[in-house]
Order: sequence, then structure tokens, then C-alpha cells
Amino acid sequence: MSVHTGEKPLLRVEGLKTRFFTEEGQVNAVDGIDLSINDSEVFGIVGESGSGKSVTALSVLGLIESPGRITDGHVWYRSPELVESIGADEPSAVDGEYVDLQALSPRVRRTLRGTHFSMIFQDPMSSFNPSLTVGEQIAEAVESQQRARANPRSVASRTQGYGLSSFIMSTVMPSKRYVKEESLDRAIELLEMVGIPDPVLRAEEYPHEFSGGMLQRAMIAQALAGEPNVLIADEPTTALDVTIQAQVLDLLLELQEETGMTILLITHNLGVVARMCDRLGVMYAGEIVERGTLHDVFNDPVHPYTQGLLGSIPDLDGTRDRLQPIAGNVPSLLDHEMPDRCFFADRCPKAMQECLEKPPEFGIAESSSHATKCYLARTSYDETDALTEDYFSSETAETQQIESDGGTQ
Ligand SMILES: Nc1ncnc2c1ncn2[C@@H]1O[C@H](COP(=O)(O)OP(=O)(O)OP(=O)(O)O)[C@@H](O)[C@H]1O
Repeated sequence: MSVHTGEKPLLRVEGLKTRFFTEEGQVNAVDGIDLSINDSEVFGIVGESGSGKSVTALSVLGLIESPGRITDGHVWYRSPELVESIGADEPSAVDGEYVDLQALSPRVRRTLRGTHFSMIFQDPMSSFNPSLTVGEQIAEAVESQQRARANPRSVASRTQGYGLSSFIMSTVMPSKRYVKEESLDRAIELLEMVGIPDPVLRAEEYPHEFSGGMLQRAMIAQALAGEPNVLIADEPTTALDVTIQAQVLDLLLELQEETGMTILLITHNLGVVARMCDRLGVMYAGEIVERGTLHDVFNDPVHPYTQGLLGSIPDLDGTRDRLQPIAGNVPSLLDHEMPDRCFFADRCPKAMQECLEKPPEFGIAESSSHATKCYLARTSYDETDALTEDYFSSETAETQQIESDGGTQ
């Protein structure tokens, strides 16, 4: 783990909006988020299910598919190497050392997957073709990433549908055996690097012959084949039992230290964040509502949502019985159902009148060192300001009354 204090972040996400245009209406899955992620750090995005974490990760990678679309914002990536190789062809995507991934042509953007950015998921089975050996598939990833690095303008697009990981598949999923001996050797090295015992033998095995934890390690090996600068890990250990989970998390930290790569970790588990992250962003209803260093956010959470999540922090050794959920549900992200006020107000034990009048902006509380999208960041809180539960129940009753009156007219 390393806290980087350099001034130039590796990734700058600015005003990113991702919408899904569904039959029910427009879903504001990511609603104008800003983030900066430094070189060689582990940055966590944490929040309840449905808050927009995965869509954020997919948006950074340019993997949003119909009916979804990024409708606004930029994803700036600092890479002098990339600027040099594509700058003349795509000048409108370049600003100094930064490339706006959003502005790149889809062809060039594809070449970055695996080489500059890689991803691991909850379900490793979806990353492997069941009919080829694990070694062959990692070897193919090695070759494909070598080709992409050598010539970012001419990457093969071999898209096959193995779930979400079609992002890697667009460059690496092998369809037949034709890998070179040296690529297989590298695959064995990678398997060894991720702690697979007997890697020479295991490379000959098929995915179904691996246990869940071992296959997770193999997926990490595959993701590292192109020596990416950024590894996006979306709930990488959620499906594993706690002991294996801890081992895989430790492995990711070791690899991060060894390679210096940056990790963007998506999780709903604050215990995982505490173990892994240097900094984090807390996500709620498509927005980042609090962001800062692990130390600051954990020791001095300002947003009542973060406070609620921290009240429900799970532990990795499984000694705490249950996660304490925050009362209420994540709101619908359908545009026409989203209120013109703080999205958390209805669940917030500290909601005040102004929270209902308009959505808060980001601010830094006097007592705090990090940014929060909450009126509490600007206003000192007095318990007498809080709206009571009765307020919300009377508001709900009033709304129901109006609706039913409207219905009878
Ligand atoms: N293909 C899609 N079509 C329509 N809506 C979608 C699609 N993919 C995601 N969404 C919506 O976007 C919102 C954010 O989803 P996302 O998967 O990013 O949440 P999450 O925080 O990662 O939760 P989880 O941990 O459950 O995956 C949700 O309301 C979800 O229903």
C-alpha cells in the first residue's frame, strides 16, 4: 500500500455521466462523478448494490453497451507513451501528457485493454474458454497484448461472448491453439507469480479443473499478461469464502507493490476497503458522495451515508454475525423518479430542511480534510435542525393523499 502525494493523477474522471435508455425511461446510473486516482495507489469505490460502481468501472474502460451510453464527461489518462504513439492521429483526444479516453476512436481504445487497463471480475469462469487449457489462454493473452503494444493502431478485434470479460476477449480470448512456446513459458511464470503451485502442470489443465480460488488467481495472471498500468477489480473476491478471499486480496496487494500498478477496486465491502485501499470514493445513487484518504474517511466520515456504511462494516475473519443494513433502499435511478433534492435525504437520520430544497454540492467541512457532497460539510449540524421520522411519514402520507385525491378526480 502506498499513499502517493504527486500532483499529477494517473486518471482524472471529470463530470462523467452514463445513462441507460430503457423502456421504463432513462436510468442515470452514473450521474456526473469526479474522481482522481494516483499512480500506484489502490483506490476503492464503495457503495451498496445498484449505486453505480460497476457502471463507473465499465465507463472508464469504454465498455458501456446499448441501451447505455456515456452522455457527458471525460476520462483523462496520463500516459506520455500513449500520447507519443497516437497523438498525431488523434490530436483532439490529447492534452499535454493526458489522453481523454472518451475522445479516442473505439479502435485505439480497444488496444488499451489488457495493455494499459485490465480488469478482473467476481466470476473467473467468465474469463476463460472452457475448451482450452488455462496455460494456452494466458499465453494467448501475452501474445495479444504484445501485438497491441507494438502497434496500437492495428489490434485484432476478436470479440467472443464470455460474459463481462468480453472486454479482455476483444483482444485475448483464443479460439484455437497456436501460441508460441515462449508465450507458454511466460504464462507459466505468470501462474507462478500469482501463487499457483505446480504451474507447469496446472498450465496444462482446463478451467473446470481449477478450484474457485485458483481460477481467480489464474484470472489475475491473465489480466497481468499485458503488464497493465491500471487493474480494475470489480468485486474480485465476493464469490470466495473468507479465507480464500483474504489470500486473494493479499496477493493483489503484493502484486501491486511488485509491479507498481494502480488498482481501482470496486466493492460493497468496507472491510475489503480497509484492508486494501489508500483512498476511496463512496458512491450512492450514481454519485460519489464522499471521497478522501482511507484514514480520513474512516476516522472522520462526514456524510451520514458513509457513517451508516461504517456502522455496518463487515469483517474479514467472519466474527461479526451480520451486516447492519442502512434503513430504506437505494432510490430508483430512473430520471423521472429522481427527486430534485439530496438523494439520501429520505434515509438520512440527519436530514434538514435544506436537504429537501435542492441537491448539495461538494464541500469540505471545517473539521475535516476531505470532500463530501452533503450540507453537513458546510453547515454545522444541530440536532434540532434534523427533520424527524414523523416528517417523512407525514410527507409520504401527504403524497399518497394527493395521489389518491388526484386519482379520484
Ligand atoms: N444494461 C443495463 N440496462 C439498464 N440499466 C442498467 C444496466 N446496467 C446497469 N444498469 C443500472 O445502473 C445502475 C447501477 O448499476 P451498477 O451495476 O453499476 O451498480 P453496482 O453499484 O455495481 O451494484 P452491484 O454491486 O449490484 O453490481 C442500476 O440501477 C442498474 O440497474
